[in-house]
Amino acid sequence: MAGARAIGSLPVPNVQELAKTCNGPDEHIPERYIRPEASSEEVISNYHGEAIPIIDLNKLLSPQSSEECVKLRSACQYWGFFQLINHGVPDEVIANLKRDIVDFFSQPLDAKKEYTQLPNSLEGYGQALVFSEDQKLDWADMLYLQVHPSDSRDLRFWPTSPASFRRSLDAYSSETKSLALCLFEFMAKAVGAKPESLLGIFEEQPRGLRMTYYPPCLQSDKVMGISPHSDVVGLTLLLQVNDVQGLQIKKDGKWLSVDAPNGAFIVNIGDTLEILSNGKFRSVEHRAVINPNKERISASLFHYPCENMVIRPLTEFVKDGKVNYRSISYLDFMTQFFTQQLDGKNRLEMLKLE
Ligand SMILES: O=C(O)CCC(=O)C(=O)O
Ligand SMILES: [Fe+2]
Repeated sequence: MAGARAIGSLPVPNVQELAKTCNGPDEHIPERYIRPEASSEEVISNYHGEAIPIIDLNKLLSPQSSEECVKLRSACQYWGFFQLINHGVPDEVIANLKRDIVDFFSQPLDAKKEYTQLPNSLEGYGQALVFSEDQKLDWADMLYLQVHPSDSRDLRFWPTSPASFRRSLDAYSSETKSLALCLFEFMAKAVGAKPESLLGIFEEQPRGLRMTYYPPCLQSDKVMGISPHSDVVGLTLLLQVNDVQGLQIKKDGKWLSVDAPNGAFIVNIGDTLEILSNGKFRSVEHRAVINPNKERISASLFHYPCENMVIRPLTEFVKDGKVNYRSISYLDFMTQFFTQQLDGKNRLEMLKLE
């Protein structure tokens, strides 16, 4: 993870294996995985009749794009999340990646263990964000890889089985390369800033792919797939790898379930982009819940800013002269994220100016 390479996670049990041993309705689940908040907070399936906005990239690219631009502005300002359709990434590239991710996680533990994270590194097979022995744990395993730039790839963690996995990862990385930059242009334009405002910052495009495996749990209301957090990065493109839903976003204090249909990306704004845009774009808290009967797999492609930058509101987004966030070096910001518990909103709140 750019800037966070020296930060690892404490080793914890493999959840896919653990789930096999406690798959009955009354089976004992280890205390560290029990999350009372999983069932105590209200979950809604729509927000005043609405789901997250659907943005059509073809429409944005067409000469009559103004209506879609208005939708994009509202998506960035009020939702922090949207579904992206007609995104131009070939179906075959996505299908190949999905197939190989599924095949990777379905192998026996020994085959996956070859790619286990090393101390002080987040890359590889294991967990993220485990800092203490008393911390509550998520009901998930992950494989995290830095995919771009290509010279940042650490091939020790790139599985050779399934045999086509490396090729699929490479194709996915190159086919998604220009997508975020294109979105950055439309997003800036949608709020009245120069379209190129964000391009310099993301031009090197450090990107990491987090593939997350959520085993089923018959007592799914007791465990949490991924704890509530906001993404620290600029932008995330989320792909639901199999057909099982589980993503929820915070909306007015309630958890709204988000569907990620086949063929669409779920795009979400991260903390870095909220600050750069002086709060015009929102980074929204989200979590993933567990299905009682079916495994779930997702793949989050994180877009990081350039490594040596200071994150601060860009003048293009501070038209009225009021700067809403303190500056912070990108490395400090990442270190805060990777060394604290998932308290995303507080981290951002701390930088807010009155
Ligand atoms: O699996 C999901 O739906 C969410 C994953 C996520 O939030 C993340 O990888 O940051
Ligand atoms: Fe996330």
